[in-house]
Amino acid sequence: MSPLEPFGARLRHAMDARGPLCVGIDPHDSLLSAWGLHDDVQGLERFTRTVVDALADRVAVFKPQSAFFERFGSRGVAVLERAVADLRDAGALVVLDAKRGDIGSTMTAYAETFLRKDSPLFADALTVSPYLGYGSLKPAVDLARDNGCGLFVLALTSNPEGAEVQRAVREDGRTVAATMLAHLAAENAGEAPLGSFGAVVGATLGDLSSYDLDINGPLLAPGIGAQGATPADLPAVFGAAVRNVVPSVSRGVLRHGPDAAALRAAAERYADEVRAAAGA
Ligand SMILES: O=c1ccn([C@@H]2O[C@H](COP(=O)(O)O)[C@@H](O)[C@H]2O)c(=O)[nH]1
Repeated sequence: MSPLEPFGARLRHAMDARGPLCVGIDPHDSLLSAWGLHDDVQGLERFTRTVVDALADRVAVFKPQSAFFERFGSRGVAVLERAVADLRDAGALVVLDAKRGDIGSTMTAYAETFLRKDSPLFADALTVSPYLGYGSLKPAVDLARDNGCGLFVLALTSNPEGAEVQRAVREDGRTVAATMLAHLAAENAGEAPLGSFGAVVGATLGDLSSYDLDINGPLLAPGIGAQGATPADLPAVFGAAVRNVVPSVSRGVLRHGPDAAALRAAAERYADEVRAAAGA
C-alpha cells in the first residue's frame, strides 16, 4: 500500500475542493423511526446507505458516530466498516468519532483498530480523549503520523458539563484545555499546509478569545444544528482560527432524510451558511 499524504494536507485539499462542512452520521433510534425504519440492523444499514449514497461525492468530511453502530454489536460494526470504506472510495475523508482514550498499552490497540492501514475500521482520523493524560495518546499520535492519519483531541467540548474538567486551572495557571491545545500546537509545528493533529472545540461555546486556538491544525466544531449553534456563530467563537474550522452537523442534516434530494439540499444550505459566515 502506498503511503498516504499527511492527513492535514489531505484535509486542506478536501476543504478547498468541497468546502469545510463535516456531516455526522448518527443513526439515533428517533431518526430511524422518523425515516420509517425499524430500530434494528436492517434499519441501520438502510439509513447509513442512504446518507452515503446521497452525500459521499460532495461533502468533504464525514464523522460516523461509532456508538450508534456499536449498539447493534458486531453486525452494526460491519455496517460501519462498509460505510467507512465506501465514503473513502468516494473521495471523502472519514473522521471516526469513537473518542478512545486509555493507558498507553491499551491505546496501542485502539490505535491499531482505527489507524492501521489493514484494519477493517481504518479511517482518516479518530477522535480521542486526552483525559488519562495527553502522553497516554502517544501510541495513537505515532501510528497516525506513520500512516498519514490524523487525530482530533477533545479540548473544549460542546456540552456544558465539559467545563468542569476542561476549564479547570492547573498549578501553572493554565487551564486543562489550554494545555491540550498547546500539546497540539507542538505536534503540528512546522507542518504545511496544515498539521494533522486537531482539537475538538464546540461551536456552542461563545467567545473563546482567552484560548490560543492557533494550533496549526484543524478544529473540529460540533454543536451546529440540534445543539443550537449556527454557522453564523463561527467567526465570533473561533476568531482568526476560523480558517481551520471543520464545522460538524449531524442531526441538523439527517433530520431531512430519507429523501436523498432533501439531504443534499440540507447539506448545501449548511455549506452556504458556512461560506457566508467565512466571508462576513
Ligand atoms: O464536543 C463534542 C464532541 C463530539 N460531539 C459529537 O458530535 C455529534 C453531534 O451531533 P448533533 O446531532 O449535530 O448534535 C455527536 O456524534 C456527538 O457525539 C459533540 O456533539 N460534541
